[in-house]
Amino acid sequence: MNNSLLSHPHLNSQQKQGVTHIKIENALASCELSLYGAHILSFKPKHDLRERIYMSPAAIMDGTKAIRGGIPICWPWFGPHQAPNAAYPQHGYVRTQTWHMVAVSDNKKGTQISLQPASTKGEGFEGHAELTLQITVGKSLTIKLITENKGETAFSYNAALHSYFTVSHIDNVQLAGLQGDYLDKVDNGIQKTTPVPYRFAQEVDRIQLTPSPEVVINDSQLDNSQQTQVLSQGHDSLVIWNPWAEKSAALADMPDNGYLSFCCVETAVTQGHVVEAGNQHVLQQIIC
Ligand SMILES: O=P(O)(O)OC[C@H]1O[C@@H](O)[C@H](O)[C@@H](O)[C@@H]1O
Repeated sequence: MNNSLLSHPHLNSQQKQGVTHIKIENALASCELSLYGAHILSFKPKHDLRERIYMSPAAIMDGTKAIRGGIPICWPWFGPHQAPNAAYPQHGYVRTQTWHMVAVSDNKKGTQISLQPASTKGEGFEGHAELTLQITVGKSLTIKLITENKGETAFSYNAALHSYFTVSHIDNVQLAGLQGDYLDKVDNGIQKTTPVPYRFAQEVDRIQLTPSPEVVINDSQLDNSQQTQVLSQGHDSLVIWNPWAEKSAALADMPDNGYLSFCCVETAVTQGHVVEAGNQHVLQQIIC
């Protein structure tokens, strides 16, 4: 990495368990990320000082396993790889790579940093791609995952900005903005109608097939003006996930009752997006 980038006045780097963490702090907000996975760990705007992101207190942070909580980057596939019997990792291979910073600058929206993974090549993906994560830390957090086709033939990819949002208690949460049908991953992928109201009372693992541009995580412990908004672009679906009690207890890197404190609203491409040679595709999530 070009170390001079780290001397930017709004950046601070620290080694934690052998992994570089970067803190971005300006007049508008603070944000922390691990270079392992370019994984955002925290985002706190200064206008309300409210943490938006859930991090599992049992997350493994030493770069030996994908981080539990925060914002994992799933690419170039989402969930299990489609190839039968493949030993390819769940959610692709860039969340377990070390990324490096390639640019940092300030603009009127905040501080913008761009990062790239060590490599975009991996077993299970044939494309010749360049991948850039561009994060703008300001009043809101803008995350752009830019997939550029540097090869001579088109490729198809899937991805997700797999954000874990902190909530006061899962019973207090109601999502707004979701509509249409979803594929129920806890019921053999059966297509079902989105419930109204949208609450959590059991394991939820759903691919919402209508790419709503705005989802609000309504938490009854917050005023209307304080609710977390998730704005998405470039997606074909939103994935809603909460493991509930049994799966939470089965996850070694999450406390047994961890599921009470978060829900995932993931801006995703799950149906395959074709990027023609020389073109790029941008998957974007804004957290307000
Ligand atoms: O445990 P992982 O690999 O981080 O995945 C967590 C969850 O991620 C969600 O996006 C998937 O829809 C779930 O099926 C999965 O369990």
